[in-house]
Amino acid sequence: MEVIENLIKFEIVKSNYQATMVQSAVLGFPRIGGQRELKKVTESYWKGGVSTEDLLTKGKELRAHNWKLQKEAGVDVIASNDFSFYDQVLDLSLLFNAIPERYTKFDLAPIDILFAMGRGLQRKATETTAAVDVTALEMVKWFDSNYHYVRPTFSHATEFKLNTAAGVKPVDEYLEAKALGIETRPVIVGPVSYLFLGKADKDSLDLEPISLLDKVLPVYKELLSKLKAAGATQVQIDEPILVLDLPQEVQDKFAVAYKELASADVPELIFTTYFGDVRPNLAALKDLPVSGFHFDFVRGAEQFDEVVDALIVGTNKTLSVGIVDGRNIWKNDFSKSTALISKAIEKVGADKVVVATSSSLLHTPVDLENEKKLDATIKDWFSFATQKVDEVVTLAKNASGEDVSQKFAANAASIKSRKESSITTNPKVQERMATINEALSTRKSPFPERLAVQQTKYNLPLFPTTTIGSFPQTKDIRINRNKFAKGELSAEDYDAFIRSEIDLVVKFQEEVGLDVLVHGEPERNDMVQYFGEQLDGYAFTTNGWVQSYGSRYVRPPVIVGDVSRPKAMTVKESVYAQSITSKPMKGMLTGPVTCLRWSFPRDDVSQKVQSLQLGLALRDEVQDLEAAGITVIQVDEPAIREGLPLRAGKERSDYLNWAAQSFRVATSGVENSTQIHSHFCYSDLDPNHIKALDADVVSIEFSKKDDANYIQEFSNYPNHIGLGLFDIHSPRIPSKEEFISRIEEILKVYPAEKFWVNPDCGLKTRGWEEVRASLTNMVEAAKYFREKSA
Ligand code: MET
Ligand SMILES: [Zn+2]
Repeated sequence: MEVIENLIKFEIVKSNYQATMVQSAVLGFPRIGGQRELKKVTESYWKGGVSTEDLLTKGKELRAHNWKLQKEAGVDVIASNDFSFYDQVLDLSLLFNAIPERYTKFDLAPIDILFAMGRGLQRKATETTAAVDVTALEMVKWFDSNYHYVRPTFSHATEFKLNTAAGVKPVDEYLEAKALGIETRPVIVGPVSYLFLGKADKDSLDLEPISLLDKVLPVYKELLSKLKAAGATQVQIDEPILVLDLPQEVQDKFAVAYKELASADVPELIFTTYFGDVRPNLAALKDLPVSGFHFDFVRGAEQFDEVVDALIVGTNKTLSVGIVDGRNIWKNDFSKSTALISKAIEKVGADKVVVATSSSLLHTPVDLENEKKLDATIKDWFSFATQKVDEVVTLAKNASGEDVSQKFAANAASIKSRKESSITTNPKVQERMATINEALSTRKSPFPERLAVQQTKYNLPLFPTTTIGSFPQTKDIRINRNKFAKGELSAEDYDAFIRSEIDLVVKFQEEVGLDVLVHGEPERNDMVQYFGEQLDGYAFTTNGWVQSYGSRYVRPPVIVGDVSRPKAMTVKESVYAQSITSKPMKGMLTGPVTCLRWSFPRDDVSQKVQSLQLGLALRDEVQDLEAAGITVIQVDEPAIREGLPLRAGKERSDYLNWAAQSFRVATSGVENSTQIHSHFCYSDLDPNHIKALDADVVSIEFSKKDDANYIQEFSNYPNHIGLGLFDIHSPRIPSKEEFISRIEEILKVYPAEKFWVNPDCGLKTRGWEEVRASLTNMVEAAKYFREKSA
C-alpha cells in the first residue's frame, strides 16, 4: 500500500517537474560571421571600398543571421547588443559620450569616431576636409582572454549623456530583432565594471574613474528605461570585475549603483559574472535589487554551493547556470552538466534555473561544420559556438523532462571516445615528464659566469643592436605561402623562395649595421601555429577564427594530446641564414607558455602539464639549433603576463613557478656560451615575474611607456635588457635625435653595460621603407652612444 502511494506521489512529482520548463540562455554569439564577413566588410570600408550604408547593412545581416540561428535551435534567451563593429566596450563609450575631445573636433560621422577611437585615424586634407591625425585609445586584454577591449578613457571634461547621434544601439538592435519576430535580452556592461575597466586620460591623471559613478548612473537609468519602453523585459548586465581582487571601496559601489538603477522603471536585471569565482567579493552581491544572477560554473565550479545559498536560495531570483564553456572548444560533458543542473533545480526549483553558456561565445569559433579537413574522430570531440548553442538547448530540454536521449547517447559516446583515445596519450612523453627536475631546468652556471664566456665568444660592442625576429611580411610572401599550402608550388620552389627572402633580410641587416641578426621569419604564418603544425599532439582548424581585436582574428591551434616534437622545426632556415653572414644569427622560437596560451588547451590535463610538455619539445629544438651552430637563441614569451591568474594567491604563484620552469626546461640544456634571449610585449610586465626565467638577454615592448618608475623597476633586473625603442604598430619613423633622447632618458636610471638596442616587437606588419629608415636611425643612435662612452 505504502509502496503504491509512494509511486503515485513520485508520478505526480515527476509530472509536475515535467511541467516546469528550464530555460536556455546564450550570453552572446560571435559576431564575425562564419566566413569572416565582418572583417572583410570593415576592412573594405576603411579602405573606402564600401559605403557606410553597405557596412551597416552587413552588420544587420550578420545580427539577423545569428538571432535566427539561435531561435531555430530553440534558445529561450537570446542576447542582443552582443554585436559590435569593433568592440562592445567601445560602443558603450560612444553611446555614453565618453569621447575624448581629440576625436570630436574633426566633424566625423559617429561610426568613424568609433573607429578612430578604436584604431586611430590618419587622413590627408582634401579640398573640403581638414587633415586628421589621432592615435587610438589604449587597447587591453579582456580579463585573461585573448580578446582586447578599448579602454574607456575619462577626463575632467567627460560629460556623460546618451549620445544618440547614431541612434541608441542597444534599443535599436533590440527592436531590430523584435521586427524579425525574435524576442531578445539586451546585454550591456554594468556601471561598476565599465568605470573600473577604464582609466584617466593624460590630462586628468588625478581622476579616479570609479568616482564618476554618480555621473554615469543617470545615463544607465535612461538607457535601461528606454529598453523597457521598447519592450525589453530583461537585460543582461555584465559585471565581470567581480572575479578580480577588488578594493573595498569598489566593492561597496555595487550596492550604491544597483539601488540607484532599481529606483527607475527598468527591465529585470540579470547580474552577470564570468571567467572565475566571485566568492571573495560575495558580500558586495548580498541583497542587490536584481532579478537574477549568472555565474560561470565552468571556471568557478567550486563557488556553486556558497553563491547559490547566499544569493538565490530563499529569494525570488533566477539562477543562470553557466555550464557550457564559452572559452574553449571541447564538447560539453552532458552527464557532468546534468548533475550540476539537477543540483541547481533541487536547491532553487526548476522555474528559477536557466541553463546557459559560461560566458559570451565571442571567444569560440563560429561553426564546426565549416571544418572540412579535421580528422573525424577529433572533430567529434569539438564544439564551436553553433554547436554550443545546441548543447545549451539540449541540456535545458533534458532538465525540463523532454526526451533528448539520442543526443545524450551521442554525447556520451563522444566523451568516452576522447577519454579512451590513444591520440591523447603518449606514454613516451609521460615518461619523459617524470625526468623533469631542478637539474634539467637549470643552466650549467649562473649568469655572471655565462656572461663572461659569451662576451669573449661574441665580442659585441656596447649598446648591441638587434631586432625581435620578424621582418615585413609582404604580399609576395603571403601569396607564395598560400600557393605552397594549396600545392600550387613545390616544396623545392617554396624553399628556394624562402631562402631568397632570407637573403634579402640578412643583406638588409648587414647594410644597416645591426649586430645580432635574425632570419626574418618569412616561413611563419603565425608564431604559434607554425610550431603547433609541426608538433605531435596538436590539431588545426581551417576556419576556426576568433576575434582578437577589431578586425584582427586569430585561429588558435588545439592541443588535443600529449605534445612532442617529431623532428627539427626551425633549424633549416636558421642554419641557412647563418651560412650567409659572419655576424651571429639569432635562432627564433615561440616559448612554451605562449604556445599554450595562444592555443585552445586541453581540459583533461592541467595547463602546467601541457606547458612543461611544450617545454620539453622546445628543449629538443634549442639543442638541435645549438648543435647546428646557432648559439644565440631567442625564445619568445609575449603571452606570459596574460596567463597570470586573475587573483593574487596560490594559483598565481604556482603559475609563475611552472611558467618559468617550462621556459627553463626549454632553454637550460645548452652550454654557457650559448646566449638565450627572450621577448615580451603587449603588457605591463613585472620584472620580478621574469627573473626566474634566467634568460641572458630579454627584450620588452617599452616605447609607449613614459614612466621613469617603470624603467627603475627594470634597472634592478640582473641580466641584460633591451627596452623597446620604437612602436612597431605605428608607421611613424623616429629620427636619430629622437632615439638618442629616448636612450638618454633610459640611461638616467638604467646602466649602459646591460643595455641592448632594439624595437618594441617584430616588424612583420610594417613596410620595408619604414623599417629601413627606423632601423638606420636606431643603429646610428647606438653608434653615437658607443663613441660617447669610448
Ligand atoms: C608577439 S611577439 C613576436 C615575436 C616574434 N619573434 C616576431 O618578431 O614577430
Ligand atoms: Zn612582441
